[in-house]
Amino acid sequence: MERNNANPQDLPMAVEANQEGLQSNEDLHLVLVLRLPSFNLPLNDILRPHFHLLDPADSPEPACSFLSNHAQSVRALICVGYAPVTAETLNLLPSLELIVASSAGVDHIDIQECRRRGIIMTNASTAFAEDAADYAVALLIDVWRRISAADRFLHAGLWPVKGDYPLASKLRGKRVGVVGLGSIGFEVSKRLEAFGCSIAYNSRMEKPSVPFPYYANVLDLAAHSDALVLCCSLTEQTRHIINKDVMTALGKKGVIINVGRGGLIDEKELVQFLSRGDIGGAGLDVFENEPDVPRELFELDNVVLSPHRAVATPESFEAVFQLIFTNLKAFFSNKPLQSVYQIE
Ligand SMILES: O=CC(=O)O
Repeated sequence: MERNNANPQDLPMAVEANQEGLQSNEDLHLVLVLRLPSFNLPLNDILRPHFHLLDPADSPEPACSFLSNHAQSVRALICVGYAPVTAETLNLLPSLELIVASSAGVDHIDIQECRRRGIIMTNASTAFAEDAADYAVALLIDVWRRISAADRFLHAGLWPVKGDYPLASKLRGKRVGVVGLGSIGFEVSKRLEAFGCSIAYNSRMEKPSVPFPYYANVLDLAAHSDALVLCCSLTEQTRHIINKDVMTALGKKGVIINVGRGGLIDEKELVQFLSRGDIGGAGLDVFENEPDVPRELFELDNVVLSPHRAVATPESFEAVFQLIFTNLKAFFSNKPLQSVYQIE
Protein backbone atom coordinates (compact mmCIF):
# COMPACT_ATOMS: atom_id res chain seq x y z
CA MET A 1 0.00 0.00 0.00
CA GLU A 2 1.48 3.36 -0.96
CA ARG A 3 0.92 5.64 2.04
CA ASN A 4 2.10 8.94 0.63
CA ASN A 5 2.99 10.20 -2.79
CA ALA A 6 4.81 13.35 -1.70
CA ASN A 7 8.30 13.85 -3.13
CA PRO A 8 11.08 14.37 -0.60
CA GLN A 9 11.96 17.71 -2.15
CA ASP A 10 8.36 18.91 -1.64
CA LEU A 11 8.43 18.28 2.09
CA PRO A 12 8.87 21.45 4.11
CA MET A 13 10.97 19.54 6.62
CA ALA A 14 12.58 21.56 9.35
CA VAL A 15 15.37 19.00 9.21
CA GLU A 16 18.51 21.10 8.90
CA ALA A 17 21.36 19.91 6.74
CA ASN A 18 24.12 17.99 8.49
CA GLN A 19 24.73 20.50 11.26
CA GLU A 20 26.74 18.18 13.40
CA GLY A 21 29.66 18.19 11.03
CA LEU A 22 29.09 14.60 9.97
CA GLN A 23 31.33 14.11 7.00
CA SER A 24 31.06 10.58 5.69
CA ASN A 25 28.80 7.59 5.92
CA GLU A 26 31.13 6.03 8.49
CA ASP A 27 30.53 9.00 10.83
CA LEU A 28 26.76 8.63 10.61
CA HIS A 29 24.82 6.72 13.20
CA LEU A 30 23.66 3.30 12.12
CA VAL A 31 19.87 2.91 11.88
CA LEU A 32 18.01 -0.17 10.66
CA VAL A 33 14.85 0.42 8.62
CA LEU A 34 12.19 -2.29 8.66
CA ARG A 35 9.40 -1.84 6.13
CA LEU A 36 7.26 -3.95 3.90
CA PRO A 37 8.68 -3.51 0.37
CA SER A 38 5.33 -2.06 -0.77
CA PHE A 39 5.65 0.76 1.77
CA ASN A 40 7.32 3.39 -0.28
CA LEU A 41 7.73 6.53 1.80
CA PRO A 42 10.33 9.21 1.03
CA LEU A 43 11.56 8.74 4.61
CA ASN A 44 14.84 7.04 3.67
CA ASP A 45 15.80 9.92 1.35
CA ILE A 46 15.13 12.41 4.11
CA LEU A 47 17.09 10.54 6.77
CA ARG A 48 20.02 9.32 4.65
CA PRO A 49 22.06 12.54 4.93
CA HIS A 50 21.87 12.29 8.73
CA PHE A 51 22.06 8.59 9.51
CA HIS A 52 23.65 5.51 8.02
CA LEU A 53 20.58 3.51 6.99
CA LEU A 54 20.46 -0.26 6.67
CA ASP A 55 17.37 -1.30 4.74
CA PRO A 56 16.95 -5.06 4.12
CA ALA A 57 14.18 -4.29 1.60
CA ASP A 58 16.85 -2.76 -0.68
CA SER A 59 19.00 -5.89 -0.52
CA PRO A 60 18.67 -9.14 -2.50
CA GLU A 61 19.65 -11.05 0.69
CA PRO A 62 16.76 -12.67 2.60
CA ALA A 63 15.84 -10.44 5.56
CA CYS A 64 17.00 -12.97 8.20
CA SER A 65 20.47 -13.38 6.79
CA PHE A 66 20.69 -9.62 6.14
CA LEU A 67 19.98 -8.96 9.81
CA SER A 68 22.42 -11.64 11.03
CA ASN A 69 25.15 -10.42 8.70
CA HIS A 70 24.80 -6.65 8.99
CA ALA A 71 22.68 -5.66 11.98
CA GLN A 72 24.43 -7.11 15.04
CA SER A 73 25.57 -3.70 16.26
CA VAL A 74 22.39 -1.79 15.40
CA ARG A 75 21.09 0.24 18.37
CA ALA A 76 18.14 1.98 16.68
CA LEU A 77 15.43 0.64 14.40
CA ILE A 78 12.74 2.51 12.47
CA CYS A 79 9.64 0.43 11.94
CA VAL A 80 7.90 1.90 8.90
CA GLY A 81 4.17 1.29 8.56
CA TYR A 82 3.02 -2.04 9.88
CA ALA A 83 6.13 -4.16 9.21
CA PRO A 84 5.96 -6.87 11.88
CA VAL A 85 8.70 -6.74 14.52
CA THR A 86 8.52 -10.17 16.09
CA ALA A 87 10.50 -11.73 18.94
CA GLU A 88 12.43 -13.68 16.24
CA THR A 89 13.43 -10.44 14.52
CA LEU A 90 14.42 -8.89 17.85
CA ASN A 91 16.60 -11.95 18.59
CA LEU A 92 18.65 -11.08 15.52
CA LEU A 93 19.30 -7.61 16.93
CA PRO A 94 21.26 -8.10 20.18
CA SER A 95 22.37 -4.46 20.49
CA LEU A 96 18.95 -2.90 19.89
CA GLU A 97 17.97 -0.15 22.36
CA LEU A 98 15.33 1.89 20.51
CA ILE A 99 12.41 1.24 18.15
CA VAL A 100 10.94 4.29 16.43
CA ALA A 101 7.53 3.40 14.99
CA SER A 102 6.11 5.51 12.17
CA SER A 103 2.56 4.53 13.15
CA ALA A 104 0.29 5.42 16.03
CA GLY A 105 -0.68 1.78 16.67
CA VAL A 106 2.12 -0.61 17.65
CA ASP A 107 0.26 -3.92 17.69
CA HIS A 108 2.59 -5.20 14.92
CA ILE A 109 5.53 -4.96 17.34
CA ASP A 110 6.16 -7.51 20.07
CA ILE A 111 5.98 -4.98 22.86
CA GLN A 112 6.27 -7.55 25.66
CA GLU A 113 9.59 -8.72 24.24
CA CYS A 114 10.66 -5.05 24.03
CA ARG A 115 9.74 -4.62 27.66
CA ARG A 116 11.65 -7.76 28.63
CA ARG A 117 14.71 -6.51 26.77
CA GLY A 118 14.34 -2.92 28.04
CA ILE A 119 14.03 -1.63 24.48
CA ILE A 120 12.51 1.87 24.40
CA MET A 121 9.73 2.52 21.89
CA THR A 122 8.38 5.69 20.34
CA ASN A 123 5.24 5.93 18.24
CA ALA A 124 3.62 8.60 16.10
CA SER A 125 0.28 9.24 17.73
CA THR A 126 1.13 12.84 18.64
CA ALA A 127 1.92 13.58 14.98
CA PHE A 128 -1.26 11.89 13.77
CA ALA A 129 -3.58 13.08 16.56
CA GLU A 130 -5.30 16.01 14.83
CA ASP A 131 -6.02 14.18 11.59
CA ALA A 132 -7.22 11.04 13.35
CA ALA A 133 -9.47 13.14 15.60
CA ASP A 134 -10.92 15.13 12.68
CA TYR A 135 -11.72 11.85 10.97
CA ALA A 136 -13.32 10.27 14.04
CA VAL A 137 -15.55 13.30 14.49
CA ALA A 138 -16.38 13.34 10.78
CA LEU A 139 -17.45 9.69 10.98
CA LEU A 140 -19.59 10.41 14.03
CA ILE A 141 -21.29 13.39 12.39
CA ASP A 142 -21.79 11.32 9.24
CA VAL A 143 -23.49 8.50 11.15
CA TRP A 144 -25.66 10.79 13.29
CA ARG A 145 -26.64 13.17 10.46
CA ARG A 146 -26.72 10.37 7.84
CA ILE A 147 -24.68 12.33 5.32
CA SER A 148 -23.28 9.37 3.35
CA ALA A 149 -26.68 7.68 3.35
CA ALA A 150 -28.35 10.89 2.10
CA ASP A 151 -25.68 11.14 -0.58
CA ARG A 152 -26.50 7.61 -1.74
CA PHE A 153 -30.22 8.53 -1.75
CA LEU A 154 -29.57 11.42 -4.13
CA HIS A 155 -27.10 9.50 -6.30
CA ALA A 156 -29.76 6.82 -6.73
CA GLY A 157 -32.26 9.46 -7.91
CA LEU A 158 -34.61 8.67 -5.02
CA TRP A 159 -35.52 12.21 -3.85
CA PRO A 160 -38.17 12.86 -6.54
CA VAL A 161 -39.48 9.32 -6.10
CA LYS A 162 -39.54 8.87 -2.34
CA GLY A 163 -39.85 12.50 -1.19
CA ASP A 164 -38.20 13.96 1.89
CA TYR A 165 -35.28 12.11 3.39
CA PRO A 166 -35.87 10.96 7.00
CA LEU A 167 -34.65 13.24 9.79
CA ALA A 168 -31.36 12.42 11.42
CA SER A 169 -29.97 13.16 14.90
CA LYS A 170 -28.50 16.28 16.54
CA LEU A 171 -25.01 16.41 18.04
CA ARG A 172 -25.49 18.99 20.80
CA GLY A 173 -26.41 17.36 24.07
CA LYS A 174 -25.18 13.89 23.12
CA ARG A 175 -23.02 11.92 25.59
CA VAL A 176 -19.82 10.67 23.98
CA GLY A 177 -17.61 8.07 25.65
CA VAL A 178 -14.00 8.23 24.47
CA VAL A 179 -12.15 4.93 24.85
CA GLY A 180 -8.46 5.78 25.19
CA LEU A 181 -7.71 9.36 26.17
CA GLY A 182 -4.21 9.60 24.70
CA SER A 183 -3.26 12.30 22.23
CA ILE A 184 -5.89 11.20 19.67
CA GLY A 185 -8.70 10.73 22.21
CA PHE A 186 -7.94 14.09 23.76
CA GLU A 187 -8.22 15.85 20.38
CA VAL A 188 -11.52 14.04 19.78
CA SER A 189 -12.89 15.25 23.11
CA LYS A 190 -11.82 18.86 22.45
CA ARG A 191 -13.62 18.84 19.10
CA LEU A 192 -16.80 17.22 20.38
CA GLU A 193 -17.01 19.58 23.35
CA ALA A 194 -17.09 22.41 20.83
CA PHE A 195 -20.12 20.72 19.21
CA GLY A 196 -21.91 20.75 22.58
CA CYS A 197 -21.46 17.05 23.40
CA SER A 198 -20.66 15.95 26.95
CA ILE A 199 -17.54 13.80 27.23
CA ALA A 200 -16.62 10.92 29.51
CA TYR A 201 -13.74 8.51 29.06
CA ASN A 202 -12.13 5.20 29.79
CA SER A 203 -8.37 4.88 29.77
CA ARG A 204 -5.68 2.70 31.34
CA MET A 205 -5.56 5.21 34.18
CA GLU A 206 -7.56 8.19 35.33
CA LYS A 207 -6.00 11.48 34.20
CA PRO A 208 -6.14 14.01 37.04
CA SER A 209 -5.56 16.95 34.68
CA VAL A 210 -8.65 16.13 32.60
CA PRO A 211 -12.07 17.58 33.55
CA PHE A 212 -14.17 14.74 32.08
CA PRO A 213 -15.75 11.94 34.14
CA TYR A 214 -13.66 8.77 34.18
CA TYR A 215 -15.06 5.24 33.96
CA ALA A 216 -12.69 2.49 35.00
CA ASN A 217 -14.49 0.01 32.74
CA VAL A 218 -15.93 0.32 29.27
CA LEU A 219 -19.20 -1.40 30.20
CA ASP A 220 -20.12 1.45 32.57
CA LEU A 221 -18.95 4.03 30.05
CA ALA A 222 -21.17 2.45 27.39
CA ALA A 223 -24.18 2.46 29.71
CA HIS A 224 -23.75 6.24 30.15
CA SER A 225 -23.01 7.12 26.49
CA ASP A 226 -24.89 7.74 23.24
CA ALA A 227 -21.73 6.97 21.27
CA LEU A 228 -18.36 5.37 21.91
CA VAL A 229 -15.31 6.62 20.01
CA LEU A 230 -12.43 4.11 20.06
CA CYS A 231 -9.00 5.71 20.06
CA CYS A 232 -6.95 3.31 22.18
CA SER A 233 -4.09 0.97 21.25
CA LEU A 234 -4.77 -2.66 20.49
CA THR A 235 -3.09 -4.76 23.17
CA GLU A 236 -3.83 -8.08 24.88
CA GLN A 237 -5.89 -6.06 27.40
CA THR A 238 -7.94 -4.15 24.81
CA ARG A 239 -8.58 -6.92 22.22
CA HIS A 240 -12.39 -7.19 21.83
CA ILE A 241 -12.88 -4.55 24.50
CA ILE A 242 -16.12 -3.83 22.62
CA ASN A 243 -17.98 -7.10 23.04
CA LYS A 244 -21.57 -8.26 23.21
CA ASP A 245 -22.08 -6.93 26.75
CA VAL A 246 -20.71 -3.49 25.91
CA MET A 247 -22.89 -3.24 22.79
CA THR A 248 -25.93 -4.28 24.83
CA ALA A 249 -25.10 -1.60 27.41
CA LEU A 250 -24.71 1.01 24.66
CA GLY A 251 -28.23 0.23 23.51
CA LYS A 252 -30.36 0.36 20.38
CA LYS A 253 -29.59 4.00 19.55
CA GLY A 254 -25.90 3.78 20.42
CA VAL A 255 -23.20 4.47 17.85
CA ILE A 256 -19.64 3.10 17.69
CA ILE A 257 -16.81 4.93 15.93
CA ASN A 258 -13.48 3.13 15.50
CA VAL A 259 -10.27 4.87 14.42
CA GLY A 260 -8.07 2.62 16.59
CA ARG A 261 -7.71 -0.96 15.39
CA GLY A 262 -10.28 -3.45 14.11
CA GLY A 263 -9.38 -5.93 16.84
CA LEU A 264 -10.76 -3.59 19.52
CA ILE A 265 -14.25 -4.76 18.48
CA ASP A 266 -15.62 -8.26 18.29
CA GLU A 267 -16.47 -7.69 14.63
CA LYS A 268 -18.74 -10.72 14.22
CA GLU A 269 -20.85 -9.51 17.14
CA LEU A 270 -20.86 -5.97 15.76
CA VAL A 271 -22.23 -7.21 12.43
CA GLN A 272 -24.98 -9.09 14.28
CA PHE A 273 -25.88 -6.12 16.47
CA LEU A 274 -26.01 -3.77 13.47
CA SER A 275 -27.96 -6.20 11.28
CA ARG A 276 -30.58 -6.78 13.99
CA GLY A 277 -30.82 -3.06 14.80
CA ASP A 278 -29.56 -3.72 18.32
CA ILE A 279 -27.23 -0.73 18.08
CA GLY A 280 -27.90 2.46 16.15
CA GLY A 281 -24.94 2.70 13.77
CA ALA A 282 -21.20 2.64 13.28
CA GLY A 283 -18.40 4.58 11.63
CA LEU A 284 -15.47 2.25 10.97
CA ASP A 285 -12.04 3.15 9.61
CA VAL A 286 -10.39 -0.10 10.75
CA PHE A 287 -11.30 -3.80 10.55
CA GLU A 288 -10.15 -7.08 12.03
CA ASN A 289 -8.86 -8.56 8.74
CA GLU A 290 -7.94 -5.63 6.52
CA PRO A 291 -8.47 -5.20 3.64
CA ASP A 292 -11.40 -7.61 4.04
CA VAL A 293 -14.54 -5.94 5.31
CA PRO A 294 -17.57 -8.06 6.33
CA ARG A 295 -19.91 -7.94 3.33
CA GLU A 296 -23.01 -7.58 5.52
CA LEU A 297 -21.82 -4.07 6.39
CA PHE A 298 -22.11 -2.98 2.75
CA GLU A 299 -25.88 -3.42 2.94
CA LEU A 300 -26.40 -1.22 5.99
CA ASP A 301 -27.32 2.44 5.59
CA ASN A 302 -26.44 3.32 9.19
CA VAL A 303 -22.80 2.29 8.76
CA VAL A 304 -20.07 4.51 7.32
CA LEU A 305 -16.99 2.63 6.11
CA SER A 306 -13.50 3.89 5.38
CA PRO A 307 -10.30 2.09 4.28
CA HIS A 308 -7.95 2.79 7.25
CA ARG A 309 -7.28 6.39 6.31
CA ALA A 310 -8.01 8.35 9.49
CA VAL A 311 -4.42 9.39 10.17
CA ALA A 312 -3.24 9.78 6.61
CA THR A 313 -2.65 13.23 5.15
CA PRO A 314 0.55 14.48 3.53
CA GLU A 315 0.77 17.00 6.37
CA SER A 316 0.60 14.34 9.09
CA PHE A 317 3.28 12.28 7.31
CA GLU A 318 5.54 15.33 7.30
CA ALA A 319 4.97 15.66 11.05
CA VAL A 320 5.80 11.96 11.49
CA PHE A 321 9.05 12.27 9.52
CA GLN A 322 9.99 15.24 11.67
CA LEU A 323 9.18 13.31 14.84
CA ILE A 324 11.25 10.31 13.71
CA PHE A 325 14.18 12.55 12.90
CA THR A 326 13.94 14.39 16.22
CA ASN A 327 13.72 11.18 18.24
CA LEU A 328 16.68 9.56 16.46
CA LYS A 329 18.77 12.68 16.82
CA ALA A 330 17.92 12.90 20.54
CA PHE A 331 18.72 9.21 21.05
CA PHE A 332 22.16 9.44 19.47
CA SER A 333 22.94 12.61 21.45
CA ASN A 334 21.74 11.09 24.75
CA LYS A 335 18.99 13.70 25.02
CA PRO A 336 15.36 13.07 26.13
CA LEU A 337 13.14 11.63 23.39
CA GLN A 338 10.20 13.73 22.18
CA SER A 339 7.69 10.88 22.51
CA VAL A 340 7.98 7.60 24.37
CA TYR A 341 5.39 4.82 24.16
CA GLN A 342 4.62 3.59 27.65
CA ILE A 343 4.79 -0.21 27.57
CA GLU A 344 2.56 -1.74 30.24
O1 LIG B 1 -3.60 3.48 11.95
C1 LIG B 1 -2.66 4.18 11.79
C2 LIG B 1 -1.51 4.19 12.61
O2 LIG B 1 -1.45 3.38 13.55
O3 LIG B 1 -0.61 4.99 12.36
